Amino acid sequence: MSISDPDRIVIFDTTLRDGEQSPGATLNVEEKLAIAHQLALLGVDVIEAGFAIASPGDFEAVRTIAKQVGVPGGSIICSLARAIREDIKAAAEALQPAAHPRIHVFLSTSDIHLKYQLKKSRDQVLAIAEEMVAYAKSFVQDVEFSPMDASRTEPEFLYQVLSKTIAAGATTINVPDTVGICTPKEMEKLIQGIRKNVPNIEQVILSVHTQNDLGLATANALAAIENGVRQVECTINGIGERAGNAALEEIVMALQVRKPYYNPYLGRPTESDVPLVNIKTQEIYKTSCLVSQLTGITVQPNKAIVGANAFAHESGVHQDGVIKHRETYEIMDAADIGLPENRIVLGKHSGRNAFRSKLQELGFDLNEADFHKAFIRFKEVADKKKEMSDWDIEAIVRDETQIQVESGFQLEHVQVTCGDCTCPTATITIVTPSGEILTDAAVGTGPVDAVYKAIARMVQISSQLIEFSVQSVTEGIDALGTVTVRLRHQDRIFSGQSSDTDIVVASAYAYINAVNRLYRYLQSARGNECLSSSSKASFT
Ligand SMILES: CC(C)(COP(=O)(O)OP(=O)(O)OC[C@H]1O[C@@H](n2cnc3c(N)ncnc32)[C@H](O)[C@@H]1OP(=O)(O)O)[C@@H](O)C(=O)NCCC(=O)NCCS
Ligand SMILES: CC(C)[C@@](O)(CC(=O)O)C(=O)O
Repeated sequence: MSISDPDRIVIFDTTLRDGEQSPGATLNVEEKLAIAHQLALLGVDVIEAGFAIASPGDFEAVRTIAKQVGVPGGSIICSLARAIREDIKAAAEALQPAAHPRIHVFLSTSDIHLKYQLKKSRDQVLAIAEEMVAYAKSFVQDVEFSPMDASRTEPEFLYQVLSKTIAAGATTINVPDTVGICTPKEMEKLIQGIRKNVPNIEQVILSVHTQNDLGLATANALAAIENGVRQVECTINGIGERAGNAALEEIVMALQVRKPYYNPYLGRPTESDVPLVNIKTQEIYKTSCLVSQLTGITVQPNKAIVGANAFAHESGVHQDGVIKHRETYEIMDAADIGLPENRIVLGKHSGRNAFRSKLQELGFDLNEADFHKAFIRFKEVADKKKEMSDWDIEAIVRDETQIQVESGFQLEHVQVTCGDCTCPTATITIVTPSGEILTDAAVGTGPVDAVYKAIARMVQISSQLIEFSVQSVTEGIDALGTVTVRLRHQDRIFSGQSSDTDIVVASAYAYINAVNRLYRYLQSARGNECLSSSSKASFT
């Protein structure tokens, strides 16, 4: 199916742009590339890779993704741009290696934004929108235009802007509910109004971008689809600015599970089998885990589709029903989103072949080096844990193959003493980026506090711990715990994650991972020279 097919929903993923606008979700180029590769595997039609003018890092990320993921026949790669020549030029340059590039130009159209933010008249905005869409069109064929704050824009002015930008060459018109204020009924009215009053609207793909401030993002996106919209903008796990965006997995699974309901809205017979989207749903769970791990934004257990409890049955009546017939309480099959079954098969006596075939079954395709690391770790954990579930193995592989910050700090040893009659004390050994081995001990209010104090003293980079959370990945007392840590340094937030059967060890590694991201940021922001004078021994 081609993207101009009117009977299919185009999935526009903005995890790497709007998703990255979640506080603390900052991703580096390698991390963005890893997510982009996974999004391509998932089958998203458009990957909004970033906002090229925003920073050299974002420019580099868009360019790298354009080059490595934007292959012929693959996903469209998109960069956001304000309605400013420099932004559009930067987007065009960054997208240059992509086989299918798209420039996404946005400009506010609501009176409140015009008056206070842009300080421009409607006539000025109309002229700029038209001119900048035409300018973007001089670089690429595929131009998307978004009238920011469309849901609070006076309808007649919105129609005018849309018809002019289509005439200027826009190929997709995206209608953002920027502040997440719409109800589904209002969304219906907004879309119907546009379809009725913008004479050339049928020439383009109509899209929506729904924010989740009232928890209505998915409902609004689906209401828009019911009213003729053919592209939806969404993010993995629903991350994004403020309360986030519509979650890709929710929209896609709603369309799949309720296919007979949606078919007629796309002009098909109710029972049609033709897919409504291009998404390979079996990749959803893996994509969700990767995004959660790299952004440090954990998924709430009761999150639809990808939450830890989404397929769990707690109460006896439900368990009884599911055992007798799964569909008594399940509207979808966990396997459809690629969720591993919690079968226990491997243990400490398992060898490489069994481990390799297990990884294949779980959908991991590791290179030899990563396989080796994962196997060694598997043996270590299997020594401590009697039974290894698929969940354990997933956690180990994700932990061992996560993108490590090159030349960061390395944790060598963690030792703690604690209990109700002793002062929690941690002794830590680390290797600094320059290869120096440092050992220090600290006391704290608890073992984790003591570990963090000891590490912080050796690392000597000022930061504030703003979040610390432990999640049990697996079941039982010997479960693997995943620790997520967030550090604030000035106005930026850096996250780190790690899993281990010992949560103090996982805490230490998660902290070091966050410190390394901060370290790398400081390195690129200020340069080595400045760093070494501000952080003495650790950096020399
Ligand atoms: C884009 C960015 C590099 C601009 O930085 P900056 O030049 O220092 O400008 P600020 O962010 O302080 O202010 C935004 C300016 O853009 C203008 N602007 C906002 N949206 C615009 C648009 N769609 N088209 C044209 N101008 C726009 C504002 O009016 C303001 O102009 P002013 O400086 O004349 O008042 C910076 O904001 C950034 O890195 N943003 C990345 C993330 C982001 O903002 N994403 C949101 C997407 S809506
Ligand atoms: C670019 C646009 C669709 C935007 O995402 C911009 C923004 O980040 O506010 C929106 O919600 O209006």
